[in-house]
Amino acid sequence: MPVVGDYERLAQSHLSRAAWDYYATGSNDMESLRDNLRAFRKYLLRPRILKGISRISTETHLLGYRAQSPLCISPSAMQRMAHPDGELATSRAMAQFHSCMVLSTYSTTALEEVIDQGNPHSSYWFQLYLYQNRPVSAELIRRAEVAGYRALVLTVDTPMVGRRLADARNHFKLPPPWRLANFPDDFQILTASERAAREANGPQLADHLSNESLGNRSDTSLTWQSCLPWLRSVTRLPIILKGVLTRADAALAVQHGCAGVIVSNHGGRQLDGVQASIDALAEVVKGAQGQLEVYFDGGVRCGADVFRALALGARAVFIGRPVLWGLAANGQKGVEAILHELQSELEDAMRLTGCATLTDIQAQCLYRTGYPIPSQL
Ligand SMILES: Cc1cc2nc3c(=O)[nH]c(=O)nc-3n(C[C@H](O)[C@H](O)[C@H](O)COP(=O)(O)O)c2cc1C
Ligand SMILES: O=C(O)C(=O)c1ccccc1
Repeated sequence: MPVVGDYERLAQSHLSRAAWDYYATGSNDMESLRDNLRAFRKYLLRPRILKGISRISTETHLLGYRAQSPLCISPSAMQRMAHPDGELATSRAMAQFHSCMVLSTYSTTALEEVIDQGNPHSSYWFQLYLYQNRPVSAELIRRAEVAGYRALVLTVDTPMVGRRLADARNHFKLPPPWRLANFPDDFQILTASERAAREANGPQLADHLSNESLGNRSDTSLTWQSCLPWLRSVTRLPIILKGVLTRADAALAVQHGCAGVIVSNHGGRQLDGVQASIDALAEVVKGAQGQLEVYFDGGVRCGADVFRALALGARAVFIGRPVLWGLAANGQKGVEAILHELQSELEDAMRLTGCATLTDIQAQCLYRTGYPIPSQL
């Protein structure tokens, strides 16, 4: 029964130093990366006994679509660096699993090919960065709609890419032959004036395939008022904001008609020193006031972590790096193994706490260390 940590070790032995560092590390001192994992431990599980749990169901609904499990896949860039099948393998594994995969804008497989591996029992959402060059974003959205993606996930924690020291040391770039497959040409996301300057100086491809320079293509002038009405003018797909950590921003997401938010600190890769993702969850759930779906990612490494996030109010739990570890270790089979292991561990946690369905997993199933047990428990 290999667990996530076993796949992590295998992945490290399969990957180049630069690829491993890109996937595994976070920004600056990596405090938030470590804290994401550590913070789960303060939420202790509280079992109830003799509840009759011979049948366990993890079925749920995401944006109205049935999913067999709340375990879903976070968007992560450049998956072919982990395995030649990259996003195709991840997609096939998730489709067997009947849940949801979010595809990164910076995938190394075209968005149309990724969804082709799916089936009607699985959901695909497309993750977006909005560019200064807005027609490029509009075209990506149009393609995602035509292909059958069911939602857009706008990442809002990346007006710039975090300071990733290991990537800088490694001069990290996407290694050939892999390409950012959603872009027909590598210069497309530049603004018109940058494009003209590049053309005058001759192409410097390597320059803007670094993740830092890609991230810096994001439109830093975005505001609530400028981006949501614009998105709505180009698409009718539900909009989910990824990277919400505060109650106030959750309330704004409701006001601006978002269908959901993903509580996330980008796996400790953006603002270092920010609170652990799991510690922000209850606050965001409060801000959402039941008006939109609240999802979670960050630091989930075992089924009990999934259980904790569900108990704190997440509707679904997205997995980031462990999927990359499975992919690097053994392609599609590796991703399947990761999903199955986390699913089995979640079901074990449900059986042992006396929860037969996801609706039974409530705040009373947890006890936060250091706090008195509230009287209603
Ligand atoms: C290698 C890597 C690439 C990522 N690329 C993206 C991306 O393109 N878009 C995005 O919104 N988030 C991206 N993320 C963040 C993940 O979606 C997710 O928030 C994070 O990995 C969750 O934490 P975990 O890895 O601890 O599970 C990336 C994360 C990693 C590790
Ligand atoms: O690496 C990341 O976390 C990420 O989101 C990103 C940003 C810019 C380019 C590629 C990936």
